Amino acid sequence: MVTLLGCIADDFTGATDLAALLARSGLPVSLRIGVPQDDPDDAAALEVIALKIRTVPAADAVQQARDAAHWLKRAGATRFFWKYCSTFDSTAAGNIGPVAEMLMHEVGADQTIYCPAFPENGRSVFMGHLFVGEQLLAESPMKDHPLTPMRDSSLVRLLEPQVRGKVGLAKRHAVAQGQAALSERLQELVTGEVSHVIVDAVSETDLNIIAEAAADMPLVTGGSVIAGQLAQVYLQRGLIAKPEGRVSLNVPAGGQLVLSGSCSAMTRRQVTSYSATSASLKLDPLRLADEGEVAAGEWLERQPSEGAKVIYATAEPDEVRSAQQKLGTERAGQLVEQAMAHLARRAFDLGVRRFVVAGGETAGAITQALGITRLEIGPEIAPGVPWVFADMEGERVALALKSGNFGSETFFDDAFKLLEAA
Ligand SMILES: Nc1ncnc2c1ncn2[C@@H]1O[C@H](COP(=O)(O)OP(=O)(O)O)[C@@H](O)[C@H]1O
Ligand SMILES: O=C(O)[C@@H](O)C(=O)COP(=O)(O)O
Repeated sequence: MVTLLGCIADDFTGATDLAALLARSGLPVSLRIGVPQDDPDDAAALEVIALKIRTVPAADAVQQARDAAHWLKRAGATRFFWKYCSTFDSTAAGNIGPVAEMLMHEVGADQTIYCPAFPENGRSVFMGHLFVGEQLLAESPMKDHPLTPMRDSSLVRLLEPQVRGKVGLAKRHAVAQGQAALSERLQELVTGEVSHVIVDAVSETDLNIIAEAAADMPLVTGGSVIAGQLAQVYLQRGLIAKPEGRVSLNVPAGGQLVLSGSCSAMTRRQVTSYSATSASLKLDPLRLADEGEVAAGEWLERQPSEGAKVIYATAEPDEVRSAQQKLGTERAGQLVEQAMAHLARRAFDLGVRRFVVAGGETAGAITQALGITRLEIGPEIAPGVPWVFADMEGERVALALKSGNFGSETFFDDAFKLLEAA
C-alpha cells in the first residue's frame, strides 16, 4: 500500500500515543522503531517512525528525522506529521523547531502549524499559552521534569529561539468561527511571512476544525490528537478507506513486570499505588554509579515470573535534583535508562512477556535494548496509552509504553487486567 501520512515521533511513548490516536480512526497503522533499514515494500497508509530524539543535540535530531522523512517519502507519503509532547517538552536549542524547519524544507512547505492540545488528557492551548489541567505549563509539575523542565507557558516564546522563521498565533476566536475563518487567518499569516503558527485549541471540536483547515498542508506538527483528527478528515474526504474485517490480536502469555524511570507527578502516584500490593524495588542512581544493576538483577531472579512486581527509579523532584547535582543530569538519566534496559533484557530471559514501562526516555532505552523494530497496536488502556505487541527472538511480547503523566493512579493494574480480558 502507498503511504498517505508519514509521521515522525520524537520519543517512543509519544509514538505509541500517536499510533493509538491514529488507530481510533479504524485505519491500519504501522509503527516502526527507528528508521527502517529495508525498503518500504510493506508500508501502511498511516506510517509512524519512532525516534528517541527529544533531548539529543539538535543537529543529531535533525539528521535522524531527515533520514526518517526520506524513508517515508520512499513509502509514498505526501503529507507529513511531526509528533512531539503535548507539554511541548524541549530546550532553548530544540528540538521541536529545528526538526520542524528541516521538514518544511524537505516537503516544500511555506507554513506549518503547532498544535499540542490534548483535551482528554487536560492539555489545552489558549492565547498561545499551554495549560496542563487548570495550571499553566510553567506552574505545573512539568517545571520539575528531570530532562526538559518547562519554565515558560507561552508557546510563541518557547518556539521563537528554536527557529529562524517568524512565529505567529492563530487565536481561539478564529478557530471557534470554523474552518473558513481559520484558513483565512493562516493565509493572512503566510502573507505576512509567518511560517510557524501556534494554534489555540481547547476542545475536540477545535481540533476537528484545525484538522479540516490543515488537511492539505504538507506538514502538520503537534500532539497525537490533531493527527488522529487528520486521519478522520482523510476518511471523510475519501482519500483513504477502512479495510474490511478485523485483525485478531495475538496476546502473549508469560510473566509481567513494571519498569518505571519516569519521575512525572502521575507516575509517582502510580508507583506508590502499585507498590502497595506488589513486590517493589527502588533504583538509586548513586548506587547504580558505584555498583551497577547487579543487585537489582538478583532481586529480579528471586521474584516469581508471573507475580506482580515493579522496579522504579521514580523519585520526588528534590531527590532527582540531588542525584543530578552529584552525577550530572545526563549521566544520572543515562545510568537509570541503561539499568532499566539491562533489567528488561534480564526479565525477558526469565520469562517475562508483559512489560509496562513508564517514561518516554526509559521506554526508548528499553525498546532499543530489546531489539524490537516493529510494533502492532492493541487496545488503549488509558487515553494515548495502548498495549503494543512485538515479536522478539521468536517470542511474542506485549508492551505498554506509558507517557509520564498519562493514565490514572491505578494504571499499572488496569493495564494487566485489560490484557487478561483481551
Ligand atoms: N531518581 C532519578 N534521578 C535522576 N534521574 C532520574 C531518576 N529517575 C529517572 N531519571 C531519569 O529521568 C528521565 C525521565 O524521563 P522519561 O523516562 O522520559 O520520563 P517522562 O515520560 O516522565 O518524561 C530519564 O532519563 C530517567 O533515566
Ligand atoms: O504527547 C504526549 O504528551 C505524549 O505522547 C508524550 O510525548 C509524553 O512524553 P513522556 O512524558 O516523556 O513520556
